[in-house]
Amino acid sequence: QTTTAKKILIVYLTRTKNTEAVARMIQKDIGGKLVALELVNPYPADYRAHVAQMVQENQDNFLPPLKTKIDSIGKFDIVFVGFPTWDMKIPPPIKTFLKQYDLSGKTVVPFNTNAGYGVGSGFETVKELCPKSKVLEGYSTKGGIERDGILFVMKDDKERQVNAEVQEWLKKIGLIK
Ligand SMILES: Cc1cc2nc3c(=O)[nH]c(=O)nc-3n(C[C@H](O)[C@H](O)[C@H](O)COP(=O)(O)O)c2cc1C
Repeated sequence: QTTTAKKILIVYLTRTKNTEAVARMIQKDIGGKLVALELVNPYPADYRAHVAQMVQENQDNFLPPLKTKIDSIGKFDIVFVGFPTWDMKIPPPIKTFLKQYDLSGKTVVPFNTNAGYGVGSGFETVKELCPKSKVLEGYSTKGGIERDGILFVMKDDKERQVNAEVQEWLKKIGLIK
């Protein structure tokens, strides 16, 4: 069975749209259904308030409920999971998604944007939460630095660079030719 015959889902969490831009590049290269994860209770617009809430959620191991519902996850063979680095970890809503949906037997492909400090423990956490999935090598790139007022960066040279890197990565992990 070729990749193109497989059913692909691209799930992502985004606040300032950098991770979403990468999700769209992946879709352009490989197809599939794009789904942005929305929360029942959205995070505060204020960055500091958002950081404080998220740190507390991590401490409490709280899983914020998702407003987004994915119908018949069972029909997908490959599930891309995209997220920004938050506090050098996976964001709590991604933990909700990975715990709520049964991805066993599927291929899971993580991707990430961050402020330049890397994915942190994010890809490792995906592996831990998907013990019965085949988790492929992830892709990570520098996105915005909201702390310094830098929001969306996936344009011009950066957009071209990430486009090329995403294609290389998808070839390397054997999902496109
Ligand atoms: C609440 C919060 C916490 C963050 N923590 C980190 C961090 O620990 N390390 C890092 O490199 N970037 C961190 N960032 C920056 C984001 O990972 C980066 O801006 C990313 O590109 C945002 O993706 P998005 O545009 O899809 O929301 C944080 C951003 C937010 C909003």
